[in-house]
Amino acid sequence: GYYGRFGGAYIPEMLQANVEELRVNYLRMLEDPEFRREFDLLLKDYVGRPSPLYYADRLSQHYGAKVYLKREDLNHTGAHKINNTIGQILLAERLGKKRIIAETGAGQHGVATATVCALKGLQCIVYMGEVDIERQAPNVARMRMLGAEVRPARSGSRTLKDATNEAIRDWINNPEDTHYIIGSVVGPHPYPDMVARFQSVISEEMKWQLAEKTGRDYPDAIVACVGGGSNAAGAYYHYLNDERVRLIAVEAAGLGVDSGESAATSQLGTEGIIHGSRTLLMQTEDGQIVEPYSISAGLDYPGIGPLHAFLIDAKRAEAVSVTDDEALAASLFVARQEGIIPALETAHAFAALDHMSYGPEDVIVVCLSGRGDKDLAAFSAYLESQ
Ligand SMILES: Cc1ncc(COP(=O)(O)O)c(/C=N/[C@H](C(=O)O)[C@@H](O)C(C)C)c1O
Repeated sequence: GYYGRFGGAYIPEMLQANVEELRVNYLRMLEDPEFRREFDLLLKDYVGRPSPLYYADRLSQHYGAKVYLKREDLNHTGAHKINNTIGQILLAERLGKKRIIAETGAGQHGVATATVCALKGLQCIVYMGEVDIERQAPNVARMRMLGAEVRPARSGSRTLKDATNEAIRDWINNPEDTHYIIGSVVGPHPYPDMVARFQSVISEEMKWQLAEKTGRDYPDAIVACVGGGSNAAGAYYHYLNDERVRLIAVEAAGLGVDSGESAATSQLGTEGIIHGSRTLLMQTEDGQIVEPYSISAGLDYPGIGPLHAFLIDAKRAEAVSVTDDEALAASLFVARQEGIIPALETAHAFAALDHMSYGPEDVIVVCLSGRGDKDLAAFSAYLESQ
């Protein structure tokens, strides 16, 4: 469970049994033919995979490269999060768990968790920061409609970090019957590896789609936003060791990396433990977590997955950060160039195209992690300000 010196499982005594049960069983279960059959069938007939790899003609003309969009926004529930929750709900069933808990910030993971719990008839409790409950109200309504109980996290800054702490506290108090579906490639081993494996369907499809459309099964660059890093992990997965492919990790600079209001963890973070994993995190000298900031709830996370800490530290991935304003402008640009309204998180990936250098023959894949329906209030405010 290590990515170089990053990763591992630094967890309280009380959680050892649960995490151990997962660690011992997940690989065998993931490779079980019956598991794979059900996983593949649900991704096809329920999620609607394969997600299209769309050649964005007007964006390509604008940027002077061949820009392809991997349409995770077209999945059922509107984002990549469902790839992971389908996998984890099948695991939870096989582990005999009846009660599911999750944390959410943007609400996409919460909706994806509530969705698979309804699909399988399991109890669902989603912890969400009170701040995020306000700014992602449409997703709260969707979770409730799907039968989930949304529990506001009132501790600390009342955002994602606090929701995650409350979910961990719940798991410690309900070890026997509960599975915790973590929404990104974060947390104690085996979560980062398990979530990356479930999300790897993204680059598995990219390989044959690129071969069909461009004559080669690899791109010159893959651009993905990174909160915890699960959509990026999935888009990178089958190219991690292929040095012909540049891996661009786009973080949220918020009001600016040096503004004190940022979530650019790979630039502002230092090595430490967060949510059971050794990685980079925004912390004070005495190890207190610094409150991050981003206009996008999905990137408003003070840590980063250990895989990404490793890739950036090893210079295999290039970290780029993009401000709120650049992300808002990119949302508008993509909507009016291609008729696709991206999630604010995804908009950061698009904005990074302005920070990159590439040639006219370069094939660039942007992982379009989610649709922007949940962000229409932020977009309306932005349009008013124009
Ligand atoms: C549309 C969309 N795109 C990207 C992200 C960032 O999550 P990663 O792909 O795991 O870096 C997110 C993250 N959303 C999570 C959520 O919906 O709860 C996030 O807020 C937390 C799980 C961290 C997202 O919704």
